[in-house]
Amino acid sequence: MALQLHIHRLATPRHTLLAHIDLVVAPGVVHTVMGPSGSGKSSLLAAVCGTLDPAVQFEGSITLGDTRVDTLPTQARRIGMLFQDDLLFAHMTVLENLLFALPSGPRANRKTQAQQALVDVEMDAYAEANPATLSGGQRARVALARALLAQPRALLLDEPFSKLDANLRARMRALVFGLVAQRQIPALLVTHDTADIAHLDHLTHLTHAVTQPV
Ligand SMILES: Nc1ncnc2c1ncn2[C@@H]1O[C@H](COP(=O)(O)OP(=O)(O)OP(=O)(O)O)[C@@H](O)[C@H]1O
Repeated sequence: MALQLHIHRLATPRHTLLAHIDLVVAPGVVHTVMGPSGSGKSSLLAAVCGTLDPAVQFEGSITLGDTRVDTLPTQARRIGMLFQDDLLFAHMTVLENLLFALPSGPRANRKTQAQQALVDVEMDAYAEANPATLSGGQRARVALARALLAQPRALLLDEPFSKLDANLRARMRALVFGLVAQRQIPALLVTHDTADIAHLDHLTHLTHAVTQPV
């Protein structure tokens, strides 16, 4: 299903952070969002996943397929997120980190799903490893597996590969683009890396200085 954003305005009582964003991300497409620091990239993702500061007023609509999601609480939107900081728990194994993202259902089923998710990112050999012993690229793959595990209806990525070297970044990019296409979910990717742009028609550049007084 497609992700549709119609954002008339995102504003604090004093400033407009973003205005006039209209975009449709088709299933299987990674849409890239670029722009200078402070142009509103993270605020845009927060509006989509429902984690905006309560002081920020949202005017517009966000829909996934036929479902309007901007009126739903974060957990009901079923949107996967992957950030620069992978937030893996150090006191749990890789597999336990994934099981934690799947709280309901019989343990045997959850374990099978988690193991399959690790196969998808070629990390099944590390199921019992402690995340602290993994490389940055391996951790990024585990975080990706965890984000996809709950079968999200869309995926949001905020500079998730920026700490990796160029080689690993290219591998992660290929993995993410491949999985997004395979699962036919829409994805929004915030990045500073022009190599992340797959197609120019899938690019939004936030240029305007957003902290205009209201
Ligand atoms: N809750 C808030 N209250 C007031 N101003 C805010 C709030 N949230 C964000 N802003 C301001 O809105 C602007 C956009 O912030 P945002 O973090 O979305 O930008 P960004 O493009 O992601 O920047 P960066 O690339 O530096 O992460 C910034 O000027 C920020 O200070």
